[in-house]
Amino acid sequence: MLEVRNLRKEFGDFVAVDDVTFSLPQRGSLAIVGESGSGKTTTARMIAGLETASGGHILVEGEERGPGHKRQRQRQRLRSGERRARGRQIQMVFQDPYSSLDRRQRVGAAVAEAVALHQRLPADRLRARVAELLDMVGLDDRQAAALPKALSGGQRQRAAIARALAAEPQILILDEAVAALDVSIQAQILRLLADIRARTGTALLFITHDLGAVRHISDDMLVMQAGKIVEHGPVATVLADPQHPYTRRLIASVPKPGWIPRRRMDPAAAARLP
Ligand SMILES: Nc1ncnc2c1ncn2[C@@H]1O[C@H](COP(=O)(O)OP(=O)(O)OP(=O)(O)O)[C@@H](O)[C@H]1O
Repeated sequence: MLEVRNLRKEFGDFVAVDDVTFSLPQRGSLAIVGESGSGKTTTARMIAGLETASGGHILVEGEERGPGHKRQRQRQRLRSGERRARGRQIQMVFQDPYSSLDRRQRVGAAVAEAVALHQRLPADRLRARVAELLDMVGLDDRQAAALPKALSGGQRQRAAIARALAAEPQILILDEAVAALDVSIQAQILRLLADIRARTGTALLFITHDLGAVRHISDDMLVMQAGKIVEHGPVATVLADPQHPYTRRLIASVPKPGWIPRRRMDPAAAARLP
C-alpha cells in the first residue's frame, strides 16, 4: 500500500529525516516512535503531502506521489478529481484537533463537507453517512451541532477522526492523535481504529510515544533517532529484545503492574535538606 524509500528532508543545513525506508501493507499498522525532534512528524508530513521531500521516494499502491514530484504536480493542476483521489489515499489526524477542524464550523457540517468532497451523494444519504461516521466515533446529536470549542479535547479529537474517515482513506496517519486523551477514551478510539482497519482495510501509521498503544494496535514499529531509523521490526520482537538504547529506555519508562508512584517528600523533611 505504502512504500517509503530513502526518504530525506533537509531544512537548510539541518537533516531532519535521513534515509528512511519502510513499507506498510494494506490493513497493516505501523508505529513510528522516537525521541522528540527525531523526525517522526516530518516523515509523516511528507507522506501526507504536506511537506516536500528533499530526496527519496514515496509510493502509494506502486505510484510515486508527493508534491515534489513534478509530473504529479502537473496532473494535479489539471484535474481536481486527482486531489479527491489523493485525499482518499491518505488522511492525517494531528495531536491538536484544531488544526484539522475549522473553528467556525459546526462538527456535523465539517464531517458533511468532508464526505461531500469525496463522494457525490443525495442529501438524505449524505445525512445518513454523516450520522454513521459520528456514531462510529461516539459523538451524539448535541455534539454534532456544536462548534469545536464547545467540545472536550477527546470529543474534538473524535470529530477530527470522523472527518478524516469521511474520505475513506487507504492510509490513516495519526500523529500523537490519542496521546492527550484520557485512558478510557483512548482505549475506545484504539478499538475503533482496529475495527476500521479490519473492516475497510485502511492501513494505520501511528506516531506515538505510548508503547501501551503500540502494543495494542501496531503490527510493526520503527524507532527513529536524529532523523534515522535505528530499529525496525514486529512490535513483539522489538519490545521483547530491544537493540537500541532509546528503545530500552522507552520500555523501561513504562510503569509495570505493581508500580507505586514515589511519594512526594514531606515538606518538613525537605526543609531539613542542606
Ligand atoms: N519547518 C522547519 N524548519 C526548520 N526545522 C524544522 C522544521 N520542521 C521541523 N524541523 C526540525 O526537524 C527536526 C524533526 O522535527 P519533527 O517535528 O519531525 O520531530 P518529531 O520526532 O516529530 O518530534 P516530537 O516528538 O517532538 O514532535 C527537529 O529538530 C525540528 O526542529
